[in-house]
Amino acid sequence: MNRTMATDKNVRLGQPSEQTVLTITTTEMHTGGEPVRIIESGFPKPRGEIILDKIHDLRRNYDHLRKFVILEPHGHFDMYAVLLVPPDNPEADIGAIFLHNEGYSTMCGHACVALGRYAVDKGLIELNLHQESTTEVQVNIQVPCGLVKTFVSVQEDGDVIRTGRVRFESVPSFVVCHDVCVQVEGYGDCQIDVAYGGAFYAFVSSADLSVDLQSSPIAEIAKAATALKAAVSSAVSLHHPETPAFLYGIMVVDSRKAFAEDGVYHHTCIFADSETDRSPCGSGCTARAALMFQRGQLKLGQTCTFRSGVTGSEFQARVVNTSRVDLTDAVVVEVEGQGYYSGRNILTLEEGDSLGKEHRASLIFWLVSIKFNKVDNVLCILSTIQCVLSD
Ligand SMILES: O=C(O)[C@H]1NCC[C@@H]1O
Repeated sequence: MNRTMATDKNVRLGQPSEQTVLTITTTEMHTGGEPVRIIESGFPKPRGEIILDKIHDLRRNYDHLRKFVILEPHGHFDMYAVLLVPPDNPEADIGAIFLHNEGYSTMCGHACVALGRYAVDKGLIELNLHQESTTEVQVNIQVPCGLVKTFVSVQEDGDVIRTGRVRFESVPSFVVCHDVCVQVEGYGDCQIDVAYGGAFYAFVSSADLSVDLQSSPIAEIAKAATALKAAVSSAVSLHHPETPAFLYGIMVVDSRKAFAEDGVYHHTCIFADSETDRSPCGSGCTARAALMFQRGQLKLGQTCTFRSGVTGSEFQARVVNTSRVDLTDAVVVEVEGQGYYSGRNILTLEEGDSLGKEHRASLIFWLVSIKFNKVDNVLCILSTIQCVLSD
């Protein structure tokens, strides 16, 4: 219908917003190439006294909104998002819940790097920049695994405060086990280490999975890591006194650079449901620093660099203190990186758009993936169909 017809018939052109039944606005950032979709409006406030209760409420009542924000057509399989919540820890400035393609994680370093900047830029914390020497602002973020202290570089540029790099001090991290042999279907025996850096990670050499971080297609690395994750999850029992204990990710360590002479260590992180981290993975780096410290490969205060096998982006990490988690020796690790703004979004759902609604898109993903992975995703397909039907 053109403008003349609309005028002649005394009707007006429909506005997209009139058909919209759901609107969620976001600020988009990324750290080392890994997305950080910060939800700003349109999402319900999860109920619960503590952050883990809030996650429980989200999982139970609003999981369709996680899928709406993360998966296609509004997001994609490797999307990552943050929902800010009021903290229940009096030391915290803000609280954050992390959303990914499978659910909710306990820790996310790349998101903390972005969030530190965001909190300062958005005025979410009170700034005390009166002393001329102020070059860093501290933002304490309560996340599901505990309190993460971020330190945001700030610079006065005329009357504007410019934020930049962020370092964060994570919760005490520790080694669960090392040099354990697990049998992985299709890949044979793999030697793994498991460590906690706010979330649990298993470390494996790329050679054990017969992949090359530089040349293997990422789908191949993700497939191998996913097979390993299943094997480790049933072989190694995990425990943490305060946070839910589950194997969150696999860190595939570049076997050609395991003992980096230049202080740069390469790895690729596959986490949640075969999701690929574009960044070096802040919590994975934290766990790896704990492992390296225990092995004597990293000294207290010594800085090393972790490089993502996916994008080449880097985080710096150092062990800044020793600590304990229950009776286990632990370390406090600091990780540093830079997050960037990449846009703003108004995500909408139009009336009658059943595909845009949520995870129907993931059903399509699995139907496509069956083509490549033969039938090993059959269970996932069935569970997705079940989710769709139960809506
Ligand atoms: O940087 C991190 O810690 C995160 N990146 C995606 C997976 C982890 O949560």
